[in-house]
Amino acid sequence: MTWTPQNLPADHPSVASGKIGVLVVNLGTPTAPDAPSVKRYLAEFLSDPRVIEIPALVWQPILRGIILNTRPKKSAHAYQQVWTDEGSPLAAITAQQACGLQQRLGDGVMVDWAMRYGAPSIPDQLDKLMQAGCERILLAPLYPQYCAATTATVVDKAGDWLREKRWQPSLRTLPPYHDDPTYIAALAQDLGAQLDALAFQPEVLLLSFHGMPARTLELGDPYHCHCMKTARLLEAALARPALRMVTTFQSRFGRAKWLEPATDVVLEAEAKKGTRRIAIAAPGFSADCLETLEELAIRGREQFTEAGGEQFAALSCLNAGDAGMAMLEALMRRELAGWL
Ligand SMILES: C=CC1=C(C)c2cc3[nH]c(cc4nc(cc5[nH]c(cc1n2)c(C)c5CCC(=O)O)C(CCC(=O)O)=C4C)c(C)c3C=C
Ligand SMILES: [Fe+2]
Ligand SMILES: [Fe+2]
Repeated sequence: MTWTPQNLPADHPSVASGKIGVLVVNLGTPTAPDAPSVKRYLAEFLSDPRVIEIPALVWQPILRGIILNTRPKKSAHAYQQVWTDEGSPLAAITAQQACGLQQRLGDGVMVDWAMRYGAPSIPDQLDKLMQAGCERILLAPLYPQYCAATTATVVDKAGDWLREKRWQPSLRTLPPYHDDPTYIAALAQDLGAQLDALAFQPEVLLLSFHGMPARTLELGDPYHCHCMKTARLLEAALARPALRMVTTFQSRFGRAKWLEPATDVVLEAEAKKGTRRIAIAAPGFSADCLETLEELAIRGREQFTEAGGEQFAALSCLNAGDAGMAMLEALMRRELAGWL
């Protein structure tokens, strides 16, 4: 006798289909470049205890009383300068990366994308994959360097979703790939080509990573070490002895001490000590976003030239280009091995 499930919701995955899903995840971004949208996004992002490690009783009054009343207007202005017809660059590029991976991995795998804060959310996208029959899902935070404020919070969010499920899919996570030879080679190939295409020869290449409170290093977060290792391996792979490389940390937030040296401080100091031609790359960002397109490419240029620098180039992230996509495909295939 065949057993037939009774009274089940229409979307109940009663028949196992054994499909494989991949969910690529990046940080999150507002839905529009205006102050109310930025406020909603920042409220969610900056209320994450993985991001702001201050007790909520102390932090929430500061966030609600000061930051969310001042920062959204300023940040919305910054977003307006980089917004595209496809929306926020971070969301648009992450969607392109998911689409490229879908083509590369083929029909045996369903690829989708999510934002840790804002939309499309991780729970909604995991539900979508599960309803499409995915019983095994690779969760892929696109952060090469592990950080509790980025990688761990993506896994936390997926964990919260799993906790609600009676029938859980099997979940794997993409490990950090800061020292993976495939990642380093992709960066060296892509940045090397961009450097060769410049109309000038930079004296210095800044490798700018997103900053973190310095305290997180003392607390055991491997982020700083991962960034330094990426920078060391990338310098060796680029093999340009005439190009001086300097590692810096950008996007300082709040009053606490952050990882140093700070990108803006170094840009100004380099110009003041006589560097006239500089290029800047952001190897820790898998997609161009506010922090690379506005903070580095627009404000960084101003900081350098106002201090006496003459030629400035902000290099693109790997985005959905061939070198980056081939690297992501290789990383995903490695994690999917045994499932495919
Ligand atoms: C790549 C890794 C990132 C780390 C590590 C990180 C830590 C971190 N960030 C903030 C505060 C802000 N970050 C903001 C934007 C932003 N941050 C990352 C990545 C990392 N952040 C990205 C990719 C982006 C761009 C988002 C986009 O929409 O393009 C912002 C918002 C913009 C602004 O108002 O300046 C804030 C705020 C903290 C506090 C932190 C670690 C504790
Ligand atoms: Fe950030
Ligand atoms: Fe910033």
